Amino acid sequence: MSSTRPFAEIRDVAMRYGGVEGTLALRGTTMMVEKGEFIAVVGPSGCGKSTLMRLVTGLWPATEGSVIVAGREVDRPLSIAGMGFQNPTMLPWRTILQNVMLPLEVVEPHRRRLRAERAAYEAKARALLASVGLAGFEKRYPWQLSGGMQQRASLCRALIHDPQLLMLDEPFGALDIFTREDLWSVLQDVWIERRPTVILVTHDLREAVYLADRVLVMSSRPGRIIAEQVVPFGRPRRLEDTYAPAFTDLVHTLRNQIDEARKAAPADAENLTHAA
Ligand SMILES: Nc1ncnc2c1ncn2[C@@H]1O[C@H](COP(=O)(O)OP(=O)(O)OP(=O)(O)O)[C@@H](O)[C@H]1O
Repeated sequence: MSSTRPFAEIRDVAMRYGGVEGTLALRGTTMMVEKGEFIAVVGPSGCGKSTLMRLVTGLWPATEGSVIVAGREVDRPLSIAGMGFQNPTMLPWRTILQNVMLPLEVVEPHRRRLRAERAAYEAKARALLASVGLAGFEKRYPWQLSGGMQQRASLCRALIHDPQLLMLDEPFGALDIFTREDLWSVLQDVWIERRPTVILVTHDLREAVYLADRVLVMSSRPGRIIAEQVVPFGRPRRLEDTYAPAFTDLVHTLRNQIDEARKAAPADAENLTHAA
C-alpha cells in the first residue's frame, strides 16, 4: 500500500434499500479522506448522509462501488471505528463508567486483554471522562445525567478503544445551542490531542465550519458529493471566530449550495426508482 493513499476511499458507490424497486439512497458517491482529517458532510434532509456513514463503517454493504478504509475493502463492521449518534443510546442498567467501557468488551485486542488489564483500562476511561468534564460522575447512571452530559459520555465511549476513525452522525442535534457549542469545543480539543480521522454528519452549518478541515456537500437523493469547501481557519478555533465575516460568508456559501441541491431535487427524483 502506498503511503500517499487516502485513509478512506469511497468510489462511485451506490446504495439501494429494499431490492431493485427499492429506495436509491446513494448513486455515484465518491469521496476521499486523508488520515487525521476532520471532514463534515452536509446536505438536504434525506439525501443519504446516514447511509454513507453505514457504508463506511461496514454496517451495510454498498450495492455498487467500493469502500476502502485503512487500505482494506470494508466488508464487515469496522473495528477501527468509533461511532456517535444523535441519541447517545446508553444502557440504563450500567453506570457511566461501565457504558464507556462497553466497546472494550467487544473490540479486539481489548476484549482479550480486558480481564487481565481491567485496572489500566478503567483508569483510561476515568481520564477520558475527566477530559470532557465528567470527573465524579463515573458511578452515576445515564438517566441521572443531562442530555449534554450523556453526549459527552457517549463521545468517551466512541474513543475508549482508540479508534483511528471517528464517525459522528448528528451527535449534537438534540442539544440546546449552548450545550452544543460547549461540545464543539470538547470535540475540537479531543481531535487536536488524539488526531483521529473524523467524519461528522450534521445539519448545522456553523458546526460544520467550526469543526471541519473540509466540508462536503451532498446532492438531494440519490446523494453524491457535489461540492467541497476547504475551511481555511487555524486551530484551535474559538466560538467568537464563528461571528467573523469570513466564517459567516463560508456558512452562507454552504447554505446556498444546499439550497441549489434541494431545488435540483425534482429533476433527479424522476430517475430514483429505476436508475441502475
Ligand atoms: N433501513 C432503511 N430501509 C429503507 N430505506 C431507508 C433505510 N434507511 C434509510 N432509508 C432511505 O434512504 C434515504 C436516505 O436516508 P438517510 O437516513 O441516509 O438520509 P439522511 O441524509 O441521513 O437523512 P436526514 O438528513 O433526514 O437525517 C431516505 O429516503 C430514507 O428513507
